[in-house]
Amino acid sequence: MSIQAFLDFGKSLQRNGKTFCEKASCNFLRKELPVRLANIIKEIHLLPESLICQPSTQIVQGWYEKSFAELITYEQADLTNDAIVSRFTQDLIKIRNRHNLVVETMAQGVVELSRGSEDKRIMVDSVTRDSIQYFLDRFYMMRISIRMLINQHTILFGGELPFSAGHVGTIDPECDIQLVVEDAFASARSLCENFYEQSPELKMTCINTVNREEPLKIVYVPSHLFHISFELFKNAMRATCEKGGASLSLPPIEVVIVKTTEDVAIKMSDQGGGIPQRNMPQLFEYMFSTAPSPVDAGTSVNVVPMAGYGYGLPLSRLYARYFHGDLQVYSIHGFGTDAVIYLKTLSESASEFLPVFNKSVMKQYSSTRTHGWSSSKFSHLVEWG
Ligand SMILES: N#Cc1c[nH]c2ncccc12
Repeated sequence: MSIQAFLDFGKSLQRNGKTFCEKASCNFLRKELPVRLANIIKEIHLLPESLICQPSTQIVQGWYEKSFAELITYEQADLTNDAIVSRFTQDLIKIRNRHNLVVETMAQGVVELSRGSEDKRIMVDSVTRDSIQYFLDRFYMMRISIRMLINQHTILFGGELPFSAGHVGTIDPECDIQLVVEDAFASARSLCENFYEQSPELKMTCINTVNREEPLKIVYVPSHLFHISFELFKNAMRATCEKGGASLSLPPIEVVIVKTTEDVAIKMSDQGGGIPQRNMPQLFEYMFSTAPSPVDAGTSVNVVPMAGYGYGLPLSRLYARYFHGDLQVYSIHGFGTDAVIYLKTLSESASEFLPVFNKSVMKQYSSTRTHGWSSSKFSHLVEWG
């Protein structure tokens, strides 16, 4: 699906009526969702045994198998029966809620796997680490897509409130990029003030090369952009405050937003001291992100505001990539870091970027790790839709 397709379907309610559209949506989802769940379940079976056998991984696997079993009961259901269609919508809400803690629970599975060694990167061999990185990127991207499909249906037909008036499900046809980014900054700043008792200012520049006087708006999911921006601002503020110490004046976080006919780019620049180049690959590594500190040993995955990078960056990159955007982080050690969010300007170009499940995926779970620019590092890119 593209964002435009989601939008067109939502807008067709006025033309075709809610009942007709709910049945059409139900008919699509009762086929599409089991396919996406089945692909995830089959890929979980390809995981290293050392991760599959972990108690938390078993819990997640059980949630997916139960949800799949529930959805396929609708495969031949009579959708002319309003009660069945209504029950389907309620079951979707139940399934979505069942999966609310998948990220934390899967992260706990990774912690259970790597628990006990001082340096997580030694105890878990490189092939296992690569397999887990490859799997989790695909697994969480599919989860984002499944929740998007469910949310669109339950907001349009399940009586759940849209985020705001004028929205079509979770989509804002006129998403004001500047406002969402400013909102995320304010939320991160509040967290920063509570933690560091100080916070950097925001210096924002907006350039609309398409319509110079117009606000920078695109068709997008505001909650996705907020999630990404909030995470990046937290990291930038943490670096700025920790470098600045108790100094009275912190350097501002500078944001430049540019909209062209092709892309929207949102660059966030801080003077937080930057990241050594040797550490850059770890920014997006799930294994490194969940390397438990001593205080975490034996406990659940700690999510401490402003601490570590956690899963925030890898997940934020998936949200950006979900509608064919991206997230890149560039850093100059000793000075600061630029994080750039790229989004598609045209909703027709913003189609779901989903993992493809085929035989060559198997290779990724058994390929040996090569050093340097291994082809396998990018082979998964050919395994995405
Ligand atoms: N994302 C992000 C970051 C933005 N600034 C940073 N400084 C140190 C480490 C990570 C970051």
